[in-house]
Amino acid sequence: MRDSSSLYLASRSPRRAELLDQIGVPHQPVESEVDEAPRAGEPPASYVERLARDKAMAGAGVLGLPDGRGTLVLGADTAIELDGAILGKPQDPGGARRHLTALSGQEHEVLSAVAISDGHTTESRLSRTRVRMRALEADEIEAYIETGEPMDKAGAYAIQGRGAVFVERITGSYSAVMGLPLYETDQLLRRFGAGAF
Ligand SMILES: Cc1cn([C@H]2C[C@H](O)[C@@H](COP(=O)(O)OP(=O)(O)OP(=O)(O)O)O2)c(=O)[nH]c1=O
Repeated sequence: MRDSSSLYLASRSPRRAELLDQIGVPHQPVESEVDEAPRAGEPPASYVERLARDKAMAGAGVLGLPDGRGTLVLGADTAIELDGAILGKPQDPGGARRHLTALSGQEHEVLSAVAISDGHTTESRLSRTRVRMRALEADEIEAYIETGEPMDKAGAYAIQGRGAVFVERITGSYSAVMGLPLYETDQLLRRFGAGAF
């Protein structure tokens, strides 16, 4: 990454910080708030990309960008699309049970967007990954909910955690399913002169 630029991560997700660490991109957090309510009739892909952009722009607003020093802010959003509907993070164990029951034995799509803003320009990319989940028994769903892992995860499972045993195959990007599509992230960073290499 270019020495002169600094990257802020507008995210409370520890996974996104870990994924940026994985590609050796230094970053620091910025706190910002966005309204995550979907708009009426908004297609899932548009929703996810809009939220990633809103998170990046909100972070840029908090930092008072552009600052003339090339400071960048990254925002991201991940949701699951099943039969045209969005499955986000479950609100409670009942919501986790509904998500996991719906995903059981089905193929779904993980929509994961990343956006980078310098306070003047905001660029975004969307990654789509197909995930096939094996059929889940009701008692496995209950045991998985007991672990607490589903609660802050889109679709109520974590591919990087114990939920891995439910994932038969993926076609697309593992990092995108985990919360940040790293290929697209680097492509965007490069556009701002701040790629991983
Ligand atoms: C499908 C899946 C999602 N997830 C996570 C990634 C995201 O953190 C979360 C989706 O919620 P998001 O609303 O995208 O992100 P967040 O609320 O965790 O963080 P922030 O808005 O502050 O950036 O689900 C996994 O960790 N593993 C998975 O396999």
